[in-house]
Amino acid sequence: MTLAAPLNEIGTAPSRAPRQPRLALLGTGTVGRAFVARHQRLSQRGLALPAFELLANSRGVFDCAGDPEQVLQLANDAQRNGVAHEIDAARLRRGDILVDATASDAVAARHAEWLSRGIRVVTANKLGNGADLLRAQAVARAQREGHAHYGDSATVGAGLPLLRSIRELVAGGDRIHAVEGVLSGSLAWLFDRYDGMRPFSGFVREAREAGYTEPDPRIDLSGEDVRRKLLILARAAGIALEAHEVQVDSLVPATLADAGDDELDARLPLLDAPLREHYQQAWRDGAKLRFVGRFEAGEAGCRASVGLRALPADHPLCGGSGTDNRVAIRSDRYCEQPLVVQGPGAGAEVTAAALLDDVLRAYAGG
Ligand SMILES: NC(=O)C1=CN([C@@H]2O[C@H](COP(=O)(O)OP(=O)(O)OC[C@H]3O[C@@H](n4cnc5c(N)ncnc54)[C@H](O)[C@@H]3O)[C@@H](O)[C@H]2O)C=CC1
Ligand SMILES: N[C@@H](CC=O)C(=O)O
Repeated sequence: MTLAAPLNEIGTAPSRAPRQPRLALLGTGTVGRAFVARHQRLSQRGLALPAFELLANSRGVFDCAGDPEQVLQLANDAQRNGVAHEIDAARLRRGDILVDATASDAVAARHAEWLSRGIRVVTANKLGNGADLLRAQAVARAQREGHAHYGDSATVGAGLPLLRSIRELVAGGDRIHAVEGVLSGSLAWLFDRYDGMRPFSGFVREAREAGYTEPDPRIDLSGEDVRRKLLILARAAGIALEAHEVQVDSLVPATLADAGDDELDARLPLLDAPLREHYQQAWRDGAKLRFVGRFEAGEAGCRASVGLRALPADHPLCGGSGTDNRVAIRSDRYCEQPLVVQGPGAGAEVTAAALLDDVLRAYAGG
């Protein structure tokens, strides 16, 4: 038996207004700040967007009843108490949208749990789909179980239509044979600028200031960031690639890898001599340096690698400038001529735009 809704005074069932999804933002750094600013700009232009319920960072969790830009300021000015606050799951309900703009493994480890509760997750953090295979599989399962949207377009190419293209090709019955390209915006920028004369470490500092690098630039320089992106792309192509199956050639010498956060800046010049040598060798050979990630899927399994390559100046991967990613996708359909996607692959603005696109998709999903 079903219970009829009580009738109101004019004899019609009272309309129960659907609960509006609310927005929770984790991470108020480079990307989080740009996200709040873009949210405000788009809202002022009349775009329907969910309102902020709370903002959180490693300093705490902040209610957001008023102006989110003021709360953001408050959150970033708050005293550190040494504890990385995680959002209390009870604060969010089914249908809410949680945006992960942190680089935190602990936060990414909770994506599946949130999704399984019907909370929609939008992320710039690559550690959900780009770390352990088991975690990525749990995220996929939780999306189905919780009927919740997982928006990860910011994780590769800062929103370039790369992941989307691969998923659409696969959905159309295509098989992805190989993906190869420049997948790091910061390393693209570094090798576009580096002239073999000024110290490489100075350019690294500039890239960090500009918001192109990860919070710890060694994640970029070691190839780890590209490994994560390659894993996300391969998994989107239906390939169960494990992190340890990607061969990664790091640019970071052991003495820099071992440095504590407080020593990092002082040790960056350890990059200078080896990078100068790479540059000079490439210059003598008439080549250009590009940091390339690739995977190739075949009968015998998938081979994947990440590292610095010296390429002929007219090589297709040498096109592009600034933070441009340039990626070639080969599939059944794009066999002889690859599908090539190129465009800015790092920076707070493009990343925030990709996050907002995913929020709008999740919001439109009801
Ligand atoms: N900068 C870029 O071009 C792009 C960045 N991304 C990703 O965006 C994410 C954020 O990057 P940035 O804004 O540059 O980092 P950031 O270091 O400027 O900000 C990180 C924020 O996360 C907060 N946080 C850390 N642990 C937390 C926790 N447990 N709970 C809540 N908040 C926590 C920090 O307090 C800080 O506010 C990273 O995962 C990065 O890979 C993705 C695409 C492009
Ligand atoms: N640090 C990353 C930012 C985007 O993911 C990069 O350099 O590409």
